[in-house]
Amino acid sequence: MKVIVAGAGGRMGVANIKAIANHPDLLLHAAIGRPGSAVIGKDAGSFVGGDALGVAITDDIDAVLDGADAIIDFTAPGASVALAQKAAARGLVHIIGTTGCSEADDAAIAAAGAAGARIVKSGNFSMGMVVLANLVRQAAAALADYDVEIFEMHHAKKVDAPSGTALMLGEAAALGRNVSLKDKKVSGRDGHTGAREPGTIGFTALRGGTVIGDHMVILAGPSERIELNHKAEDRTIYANGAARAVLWAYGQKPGLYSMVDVLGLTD
Ligand SMILES: NC(=O)C1=CN([C@@H]2O[C@H](COP(=O)(O)OP(=O)(O)OC[C@H]3O[C@@H](n4cnc5c(N)ncnc54)[C@H](OP(=O)(O)O)[C@@H]3O)[C@@H](O)[C@H]2O)C=CC1
Ligand SMILES: O=C(O)C1=N[C@H](C(=O)O)C[C@H](O)C1
Repeated sequence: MKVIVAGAGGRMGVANIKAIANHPDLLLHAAIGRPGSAVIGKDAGSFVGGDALGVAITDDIDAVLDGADAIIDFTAPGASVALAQKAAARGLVHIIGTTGCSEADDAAIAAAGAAGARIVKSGNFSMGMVVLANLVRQAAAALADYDVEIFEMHHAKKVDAPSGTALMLGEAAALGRNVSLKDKKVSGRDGHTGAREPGTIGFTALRGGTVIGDHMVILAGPSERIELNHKAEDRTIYANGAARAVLWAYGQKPGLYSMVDVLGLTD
């Protein structure tokens, strides 16, 4: 399958180019950078420190869509919405790792799925995190009166908070309790907050250094607490998950899917 990597100059763009270059069933069809970026014109393989791939990074997505099967996109919300619309027009697979999307962005992405794109979107593409989210759902359901708090820490360059993963874990806890995260979310406590309101789901975000991604879900009850932890050690876990999602989505009908669908997790 022929894959376009968007955001080629970014941290995840580099990881995605490497993952495709090393994948037996995927071929790098094109790599896209932002107009004006210093990466435009460089060979994608050499840029990520490997062998030359004969694919020059371009800023012209429309010029490389012919012949492509899929787009892997870890960029920014506006770029992901625009790419979803292009994927819909051509029935392409579109893997979206971008976080920080607004409700309107998510609605536009869902509309692109309904209009012909085969989209897999996830706040986290690592296998371990998808399994952890499943465990959080089960724990939140079983310990229905325990306080759920979600902690995350990321590198100093991250621009959105709470992280997409933290929100995904919050959604899993909310699903386990049959409530809406929107109604229960409490983020960034400061000052005289009053006592914790039972049933809420709390979020704390830390930023600093080069941390790739630490997440912890705490279920705190009377005289005990459970801590469910995940620590990312390398961005290849996300890139490998995205590659796996490409291969899975190719065989699906148009629509919007998650990594739970890709892994076939039902419980
Ligand atoms: N779901 C998952 O598993 C994971 C998701 N992420 C998410 O992926 C996204 C990217 O993360 P990361 O690689 O660390 O970030 P970077 O800032 O390193 O990379 C983002 C890339 O996207 C490009 N870009 C940004 N805005 C636009 C735009 N409007 N049009 C075209 N290109 C654009 C940037 O270009 P330029 O450099 O020129 O600005 C850059 O190359 C984030 O939302 C992050 O949270 C990250 C890791 C895992
Ligand atoms: O920006 C990042 O780096 C990451 N973003 C994703 C998120 O927002 O959860 C996934 C991972 O935690 C790294």
